[in-house]
Amino acid sequence: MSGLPAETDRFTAELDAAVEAHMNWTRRILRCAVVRSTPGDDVLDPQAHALCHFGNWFMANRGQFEMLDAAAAGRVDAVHQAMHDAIRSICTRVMQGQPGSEADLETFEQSQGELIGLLARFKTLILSKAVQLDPLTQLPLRYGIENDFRLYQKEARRNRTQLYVAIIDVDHFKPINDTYGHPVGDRVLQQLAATLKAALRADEPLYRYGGEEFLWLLKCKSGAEARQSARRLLATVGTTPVPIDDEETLRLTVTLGLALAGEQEDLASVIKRADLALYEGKAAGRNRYVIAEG
Ligand SMILES: Nc1nc2c(ncn2[C@@H]2O[C@H](COP(=O)(O)OP(=O)(O)OP(=O)(O)O)[C@@H](O)[C@H]2O)c(=O)[nH]1
Repeated sequence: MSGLPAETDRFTAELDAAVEAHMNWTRRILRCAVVRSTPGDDVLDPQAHALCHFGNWFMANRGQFEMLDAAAAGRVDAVHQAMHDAIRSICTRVMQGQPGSEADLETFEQSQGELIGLLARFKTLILSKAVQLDPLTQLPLRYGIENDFRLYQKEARRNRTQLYVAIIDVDHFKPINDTYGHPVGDRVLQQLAATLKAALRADEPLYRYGGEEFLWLLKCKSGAEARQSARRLLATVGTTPVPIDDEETLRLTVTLGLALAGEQEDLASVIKRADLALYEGKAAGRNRYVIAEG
């Protein structure tokens, strides 16, 4: 174990394995070209880039790559396909008894070099992002919000869906610290983070935004769906007891301030509106959600 979250360990191990599989594939093709044996359907298929082990794995995880760097993820796709196209052309010619073209060989070598470089950069990004996780709750800290928000905003524009920014603030948290002590307060925050994370969909990121504040990017189709999600979250928090020790449990409530992100609005402006809605919810008695006026 690296000490990093298990999810990061799994992802980087899979990334290494996928790169290794591609290198083995390259060796196999080289061998076929030298001894002029048939490289197999998986190489000659025009969709080979989507059928190989790496291509399959990349497509299944493309969302994660895009979250890290959308432009570089698109480039991985393009150079990987260029690599496969070049090798298919080389193999086809060799099997017809002709020498492969130098231009194809150059494309293949350049694409492979760029692909390996891109993947190494992604690995660095994944590891540095893991270091940006809050050690208490294991939730991402605020560094990545800007990038994720822009991606989701673009996706909402493309799909004609909606993106809400929600700030979730624990109600009356100070008395918990004052009554039970800071370490218990820490454990309560930890448990709450796990409850919130479990209640949200996997593609709705949740960040530890501040001390006892969380930020949630909520993707939905309508205002009605956003209200339903907010109500569900309040109900989950309200009905999940938080153990303090062997005998005592607490019931927590949270208040949510939500704002619908405008198509071109920047994150700071949406957060400001969500924050105002949150204060409104606190003033109105807490344990509720308020959606900012458009
Ligand atoms: N244990 C613990 N406490 C924290 C942490 N971060 C912030 N806090 C505490 O969270 C409390 C926030 O208090 P307030 O802002 O007054 O809010 P509140 O008591 O939750 O009241 P309302 O938000 O108005 O409902 C403060 O006592 C902070 O010390 C943390 O990481 N661990």
